[in-house]
Amino acid sequence: MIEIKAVSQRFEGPSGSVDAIRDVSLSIRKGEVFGIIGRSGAGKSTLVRTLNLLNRPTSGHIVLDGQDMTSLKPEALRNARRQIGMIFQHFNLLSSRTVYGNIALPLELAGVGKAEIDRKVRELLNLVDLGALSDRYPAQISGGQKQRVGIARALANDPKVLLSDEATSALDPETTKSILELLKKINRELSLTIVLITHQMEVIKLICDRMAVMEAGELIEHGSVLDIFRAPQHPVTRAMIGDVISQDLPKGVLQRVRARLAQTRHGEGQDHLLRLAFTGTSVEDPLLSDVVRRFGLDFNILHGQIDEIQEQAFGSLAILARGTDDQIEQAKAFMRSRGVTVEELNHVVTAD
Ligand SMILES: Nc1ncnc2c1ncn2[C@@H]1O[C@H](COP(=O)(O)OP(=O)(O)OP(=O)(O)O)[C@@H](O)[C@H]1O
Repeated sequence: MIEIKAVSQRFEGPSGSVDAIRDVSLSIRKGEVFGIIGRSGAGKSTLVRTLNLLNRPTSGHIVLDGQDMTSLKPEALRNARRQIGMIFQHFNLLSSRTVYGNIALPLELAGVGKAEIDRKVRELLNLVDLGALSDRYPAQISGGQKQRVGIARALANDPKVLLSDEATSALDPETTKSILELLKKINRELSLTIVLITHQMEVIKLICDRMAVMEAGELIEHGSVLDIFRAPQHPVTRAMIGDVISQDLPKGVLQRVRARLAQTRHGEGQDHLLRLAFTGTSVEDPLLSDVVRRFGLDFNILHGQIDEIQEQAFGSLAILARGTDDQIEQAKAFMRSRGVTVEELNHVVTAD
């Protein structure tokens, strides 16, 4: 569907050159929700601008549905870009136009007739559940409603792909959830491919099928969200998933955990922070009581949750386990033999 082929972007500045993205290759499949996550400066914005061809990469190709977008002349490119809808962090609505007028704009620019515009805008208003607000101006609606307008406008030209650039970053958690649910609904009902750029792992977890992680301009890991959550390979990905846990721990608990782990580091304690990830049937096994019985470990459960990722039950548990290095290693090996992914997270939360 979208092939990103060996794309690099170098910027020349007065103080030398910056490789904002380096040799990124990725295949995005038709009908999936694909998330690209990275920390600030990782190269996400540059990649988005390259994907929607606002920026021609220094080298490499973007191929959309078999068409090499990077080789198109400006006129052809303008038409081809209609296949890509885009939503933004700050919505980018025209304040002088109503909700209706904002959604109608891309259709007017494409020269669509008035009656057809009206039919299409009403259909989109229904889809994003904004029928009652069509005459309001952007200043008279909430952030979540503005993003719904943004989504409807992005869909006006029936794009093949919807690109979302930090579209929920300016919204509160509850509104974020409702916007992500709307995106998922659109993905299912219209079989629309969605590429979502974010710095929030929660966003990926909620709606993406597959994901890629960027760091310092490079693609460091990609795969199904479930696989990456179960067994992240790269330290940066591990830290990002660890971050989900540290954010979920109350501050006081986190401080106590840090203090206990520091003692372990200095050879004065036996506490280890473990993250266990279960899927499918292992969620139901009495695993922890088994571990305590077999290996004589002591543990505190710090945080636990069961989520659904790609419609599979996915449980994760953060535990502070106390035992000798041998006991901890044996327990880890045993849990792994029972299909549980075990990671030691000491390094993640010890950093202040
Ligand atoms: N036009 C430009 N000229 C020079 N350097 C640039 C330009 N655009 C981006 N960069 C550099 O490229 C790198 C990647 O930037 P980019 O904005 O793509 O990262 P990002 O992941 O989107 O970060 P953020 O989440 O903070 O927006 C950074 O080091 C940035 O300073």
